[in-house]
Amino acid sequence: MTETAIEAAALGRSFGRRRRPALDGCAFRLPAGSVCALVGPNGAGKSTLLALAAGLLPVGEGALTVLGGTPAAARERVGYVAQDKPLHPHLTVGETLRFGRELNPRRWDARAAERVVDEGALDRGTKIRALSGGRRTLVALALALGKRPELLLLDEPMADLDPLARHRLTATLMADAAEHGTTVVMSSHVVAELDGCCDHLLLLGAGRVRLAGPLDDLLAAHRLVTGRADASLAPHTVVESRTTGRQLTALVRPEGPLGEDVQSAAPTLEELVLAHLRAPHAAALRLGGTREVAV
Ligand SMILES: Nc1ncnc2c1ncn2[C@@H]1O[C@H](COP(=O)(O)OP(=O)(O)OP(=O)(O)O)[C@@H](O)[C@H]1O
Repeated sequence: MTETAIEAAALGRSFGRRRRPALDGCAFRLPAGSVCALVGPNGAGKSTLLALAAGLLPVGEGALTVLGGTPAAARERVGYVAQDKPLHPHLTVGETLRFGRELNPRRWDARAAERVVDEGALDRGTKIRALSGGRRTLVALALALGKRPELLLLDEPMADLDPLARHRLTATLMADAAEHGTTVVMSSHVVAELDGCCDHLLLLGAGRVRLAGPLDDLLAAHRLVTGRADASLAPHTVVESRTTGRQLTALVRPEGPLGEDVQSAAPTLEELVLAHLRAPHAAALRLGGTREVAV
């Protein structure tokens, strides 16, 4: 196993010359064994990045290394669940699992696949086309986990699951990843759900990396500040600030001790992400890579 699961350098990908690139100059490093939340607004480039890492789209510019080689070379060791979960509609759940085993004869982990199917109480005789969207997601995840991947790429896996199923599936995924040291990259718009299960964060905006690095380090680099509306935030980097009446609330990257005229607290993951989403032009921050960069 390599120490780095995914490394991107000046990574770019466009779909047509006239359109803004889906990914542009992206650089980050994700250590093997980490569980990474991939977040960003609609159209930020999350699905494109996952499809590139899965080896399903050719890289446009720059370099993308997956499990120490090219994405295409790593495909056998990568599990990928796309947003549209392509499955054969005419097969039953049981036939789909058998199909997964036949496609991955050397790696197939029947126990992991069966566990996801059993937890969702899926009948193995039901045809895929007769399943609800959420249940299809479970089958797609069972296939991905059964492949016993070293890297699991999940594109909004929880989007069509009910809250209980989300909770159960998150626990299963995390237990499985911890047991096998699997690297997981999971995109989601429900940031609160990622809290507590991810140790890395990659925030994309308009195809660029806005935040990347170990979650604890990124959180520690920011403070949520409150004070009077006229409080000075200099010389700190202000990601986002809002005033409501006489009250100032801001997310800052302190450049030293904060002034005595403000109170501060550690932000939650959701506060960190929301502030960056509300301030799409705030300076980017990348931590824990080959070098630390604030751009
Ligand atoms: N196959 C494609 N053909 C043309 N444009 C594409 C294609 N795939 C993605 N794009 C464009 O690339 C940009 C990034 O899209 P992408 O789906 O990667 O974003 P996303 O962050 O996953 O968005 P969402 O949160 O809405 O799923 C968008 O402008 C999108 O229109």
